[in-house]
Amino acid sequence: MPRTELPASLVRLLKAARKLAIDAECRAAILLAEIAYEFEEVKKLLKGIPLIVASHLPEVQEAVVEDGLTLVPLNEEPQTRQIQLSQSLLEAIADDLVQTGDRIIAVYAGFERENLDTLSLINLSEHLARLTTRDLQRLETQVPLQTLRKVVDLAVEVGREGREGKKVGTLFVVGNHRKVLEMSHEGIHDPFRGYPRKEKMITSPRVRESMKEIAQIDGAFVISSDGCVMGAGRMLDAPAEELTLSKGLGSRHWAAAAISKATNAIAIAVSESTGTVRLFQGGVVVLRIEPMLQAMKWHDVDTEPPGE
Ligand SMILES: Nc1ncnc2c1ncn2[C@@H]1O[C@H](COP(=O)(O)OP(=O)(O)OP(=O)(O)O)[C@@H](O)[C@H]1O
Repeated sequence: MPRTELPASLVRLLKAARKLAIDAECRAAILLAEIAYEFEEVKKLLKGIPLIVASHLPEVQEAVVEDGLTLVPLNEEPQTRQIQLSQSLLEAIADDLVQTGDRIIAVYAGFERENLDTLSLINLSEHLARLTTRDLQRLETQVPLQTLRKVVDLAVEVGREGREGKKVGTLFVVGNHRKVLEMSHEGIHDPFRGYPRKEKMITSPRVRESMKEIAQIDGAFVISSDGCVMGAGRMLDAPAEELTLSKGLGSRHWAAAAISKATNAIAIAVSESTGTVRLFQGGVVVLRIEPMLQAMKWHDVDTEPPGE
């Protein structure tokens, strides 16, 4: 496959990137590429710094794989470079290539459309907390953002706080609730059964408090798209076929992956052992949120950097 030689300006930028990465003890470098460069040259220039290349273009993706480098494939052409960078970082986290808490450098075309001219030093813990709203928007689900946000907030709280000093893991399945109920059975007696709809909305602080209490019990919460708790303590029966999950994830996470594959629902699993929250869609992890010491803050981004 034909490659584009690195322009002199990019060689300079990569040399500076390597120095900065060493100085700031970065875990990796992420390159957002829209051109099939001589990636082996890039690797040489960044010697010692693990390199991840992200791209939405098939010919660039092919070149990266051909050169034996780590690829983060992006789904589609993003609206702005900022969103593309956010997506790349979240995908890299979801693929376990980097972790929140890591520092990384990113090289991308910040000023011109294709010229790799910009270098950023990014601290992933801060970044992730700021990214989440946008990342939820990216999921393109039928579940409204407000509902998803409320459930993610609750999941993060359960993962961070546990209950009465004990760690707690749990599972929320949001959207497509009729099908989810069909593909599950009652584990424990459902404490929400019999209550009127308006007393089961997750917008209510009282309901969320009860959910935290019930989260200690086995099984999953089933939540409708508009945020009503349709079931609790449900055991999910979706088949765990043709799924691949990271090693170390147990039955709760398999059940989450399976139900998100069998239905259009988003499954949100809180790990009991680590407090990590994972969002599953279509059978795969689409977002991972590590427990953070400070409360997670939602940032709605009103302003965009200059478009392309
Ligand atoms: N099919 C299922 N439907 C609903 N909940 C399930 C299902 N399978 C397992 N669980 C829940 O997961 C718990 C067991 O979790 P296990 O340790 O096997 O999973 P895990 O993925 O390693 O999660 P963790 O990180 O929380 O330990 C059970 O107690 C139960 O509450």
